Amino acid sequence: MPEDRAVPPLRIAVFGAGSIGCRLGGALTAAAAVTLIGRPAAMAELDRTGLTLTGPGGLRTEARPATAVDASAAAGADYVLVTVKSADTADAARLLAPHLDDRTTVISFQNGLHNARVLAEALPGRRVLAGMVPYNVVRSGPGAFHQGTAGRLMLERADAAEPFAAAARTAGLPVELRGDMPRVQAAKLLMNLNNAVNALSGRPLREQLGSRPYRLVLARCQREGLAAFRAAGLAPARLSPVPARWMPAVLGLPDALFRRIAAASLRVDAQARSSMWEDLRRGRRTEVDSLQGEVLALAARHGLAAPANRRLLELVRAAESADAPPSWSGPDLLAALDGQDG
Ligand SMILES: NC(=O)C1=CN([C@@H]2O[C@H](COP(=O)(O)OP(=O)(O)OC[C@H]3O[C@@H](n4cnc5c(N)ncnc54)[C@H](OP(=O)(O)O)[C@@H]3O)[C@@H](O)[C@H]2O)C=CC1
Ligand SMILES: CC(C)(CO)C(=O)C(=O)O
Repeated sequence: MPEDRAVPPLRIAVFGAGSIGCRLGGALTAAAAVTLIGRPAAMAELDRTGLTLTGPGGLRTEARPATAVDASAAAGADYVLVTVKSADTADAARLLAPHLDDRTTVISFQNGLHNARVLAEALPGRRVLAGMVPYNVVRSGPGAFHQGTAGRLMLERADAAEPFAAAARTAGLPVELRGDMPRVQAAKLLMNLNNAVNALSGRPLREQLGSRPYRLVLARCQREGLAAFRAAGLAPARLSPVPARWMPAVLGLPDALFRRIAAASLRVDAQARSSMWEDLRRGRRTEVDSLQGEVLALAARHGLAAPANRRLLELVRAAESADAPPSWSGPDLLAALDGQDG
């Protein structure tokens, strides 16, 4: 009789155990040996409370992944998921570099256009894949993370992606492998232009997107983003029933009509918020440079102006150093785009 040798589970390290890292890493414990690497206080809390994940369809899972506070815990992992904010990506790569060898595939599950490239440049010889998380996750209490919308992870198609995708599916995380990740990231960036609008509004996503003045602000940002992508020859992928190029016009519709046409975008928990709202509320630096700032940079490279994105970037910057979180009304924010804020 051949010896019954069980295949060892995949080893997955998550670098940057915050909302997305805990959601993905916590779920993946069902199919892999997971280590969450995060800040000492956050990891001590998880060791104390364990992880509770809640979400659409009555999702409620408890998990107790291993935790660590040092990048050395990623040594020997089959996969390292990078889930820090964009401004911390270069630092994450620097910290991980001495501990990774060619067994490891690094996956960036971050917003923005360039995180996978930043990782690849700082980790020469290692495989780096771009990923995309479509749903929002917020920390809802000690050790608790809530996913407010449903959706499929997207991941660059490659042989090295297959074992991860299989484990993720087993763990209840649907994954779609894509051959067009730059286009996927462009489409996601257009959606993420709403993060600033949402954060400045101080309101839940459903309420904010349900209100036309806020949508008109987003529409102006998206028009500038679409023009910049067009000039760069990058066609955003279609990630929602409404193609990205029609979105600004749809955003401008009266509320009742918008609710009918964009029902899928509004199918979010009543309390769901953007990750940038959470950053402002916790007094953290936001990712606005990788979102509005990315449109500004791309537009400038092609001789285009992007005044709405510039203005929102300035307002988010101001909010980052303000004493209290912002609560702009829709009409005031719209007026602020034209420099009329008072
Ligand atoms: N939250 C969401 O709904 C969504 C987020 N995304 C994207 O996913 C990425 C992650 O976002 P999110 O999970 O919200 O971010 P979080 O801030 O919740 O999580 C990142 C965590 O990484 C920690 N961290 C940063 N640097 C280090 C380090 N050197 N060592 C250990 N820990 C570190 C941070 O700590 P500290 O804060 O102390 O720096 C933080 O706890 C972003 O690119 C975001 O845009 C995408 C879709 C949805
Ligand atoms: C899921 C979405 C679009 C929610 O706003 C997001 O990516 C974020 O909050 O960063």
